[in-house]
Amino acid sequence: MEKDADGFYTPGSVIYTSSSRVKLIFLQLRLTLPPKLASDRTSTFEVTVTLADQQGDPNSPLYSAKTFEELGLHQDLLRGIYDMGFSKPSKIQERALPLLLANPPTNMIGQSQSGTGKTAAFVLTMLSRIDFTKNTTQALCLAPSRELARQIMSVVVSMGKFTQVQTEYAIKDNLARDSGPISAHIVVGTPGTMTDLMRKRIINVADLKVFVLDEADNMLDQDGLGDQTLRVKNMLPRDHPVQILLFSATFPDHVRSFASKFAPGANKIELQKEELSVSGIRQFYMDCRNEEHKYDILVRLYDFIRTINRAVSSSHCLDLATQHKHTADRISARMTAEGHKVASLHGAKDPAERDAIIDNFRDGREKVLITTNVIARGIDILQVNMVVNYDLPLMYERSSGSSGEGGHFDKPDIETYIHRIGRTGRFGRRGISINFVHDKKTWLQMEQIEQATGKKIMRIETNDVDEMEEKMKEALK
Ligand SMILES: Nc1ncnc2c1ncn2[C@@H]1O[C@H](COP(=O)(O)OP(=O)(O)OP(=O)(O)O)[C@@H](O)[C@H]1O
Repeated sequence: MEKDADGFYTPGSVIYTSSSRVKLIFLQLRLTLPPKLASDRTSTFEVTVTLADQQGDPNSPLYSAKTFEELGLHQDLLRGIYDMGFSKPSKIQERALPLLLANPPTNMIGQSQSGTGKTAAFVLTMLSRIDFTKNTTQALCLAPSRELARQIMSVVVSMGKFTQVQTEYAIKDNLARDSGPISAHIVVGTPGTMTDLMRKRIINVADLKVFVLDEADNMLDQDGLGDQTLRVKNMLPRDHPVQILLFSATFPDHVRSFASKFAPGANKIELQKEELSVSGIRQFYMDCRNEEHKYDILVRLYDFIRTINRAVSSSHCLDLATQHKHTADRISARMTAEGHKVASLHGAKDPAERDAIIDNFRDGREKVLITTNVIARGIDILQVNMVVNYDLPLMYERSSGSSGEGGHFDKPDIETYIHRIGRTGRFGRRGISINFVHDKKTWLQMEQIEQATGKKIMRIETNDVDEMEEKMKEALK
């Protein structure tokens, strides 16, 4: 593998910003993986990580006592799965698929840690339920971002490679406003565009069998995409039952009861609080003096990645995430001006540009991506080994005053935190997350995250570069 001028063996860094104030920074390291996800793979620092070991450990979320053959899947789908390099199901796949495929169809609320294979569970259900003799839309899948919708579609296409499946996107700028009715079996999209296309009868759901919400807690949250999702649901056919599937790594209490109403009579697979994140992700924090110091530390992290990149025989990348789109742009402009290679991605960019940026990062042409919460959820890029929360994710709380006006961002957003750090440590891989704290308030917010997730967040010294680097190297072993 060749190194480029920046010293990276492969491309790819992302910085996240969102419409609120937290900044999230991801460091991405590319592992030397065989083309297919084989059982044994070499990680950084010459450490062998054995997926087969994890899939054989009953305490691992990747464990399964069964084979894919035993889960009742059609031969064409088994071919698709094996063609993707999967050899054994994960726990969520083993537990959910028999329930998902049983007849009569039953709704499902499925929770499992980030990066443990929920997508395959619902994609295989959609593909299993399609009657390929009919050219009608039979499954809809909604996701919170176009990036995630595109990723889900790539899984549909790969898993359905040996079927006759026809697919279509319901994402902005994909279909012309005056386009005629579509006949794709499976439509994947975001709720606003899906509503629009259903209203215009471009998407006809008379034959619909399955309706999936990925990142369902986010999709149902009334402070989030809840209204739009409900609009789609209200347009579903009423003359026959539609199987409703809700999947996420998180289901906070305030969404749980609504989820049960949205998917009545659902089979439920739930996680305990202490199981919310996978053990492969080591969580750290760094004490920064102020905003400027945060930037300095970030640049130092970027340099560190380049150093270990040279020290080992695999390549490494850095992602940075911020909560505010202006912060993302500002950090990326400054780093670029200082000669670093970074890209920024947020919802204010136009769709074509967003597609190009994420594709460049996914394919390794970009090394650092600064982004907002827009892609905090679901995005599966196996090479991401480090997530930096430049600012902790915070949630908006309305003021209790009678006017109902105004509010503040003081409370940590636990769910977003879990999803952000879950961009690393995918399917048994190792990853690091680093939180920047810079005053008492951010310190207390981090403590609340620690309590809520039940996982210790360890300190990394910022004044001693050697110690900082040693700790991070150790964590990635
Ligand atoms: N049985 C399997 N064997 C090997 N790899 C798998 C298997 N199932 C899924 N994967 C891989 O694991 C990775 C994570 O899967 P996926 O994106 O579905 O996770 P997720 O649970 O939906 O995560 P998130 O909560 O972040 O959305 C993907 O790269 C996927 O291809």
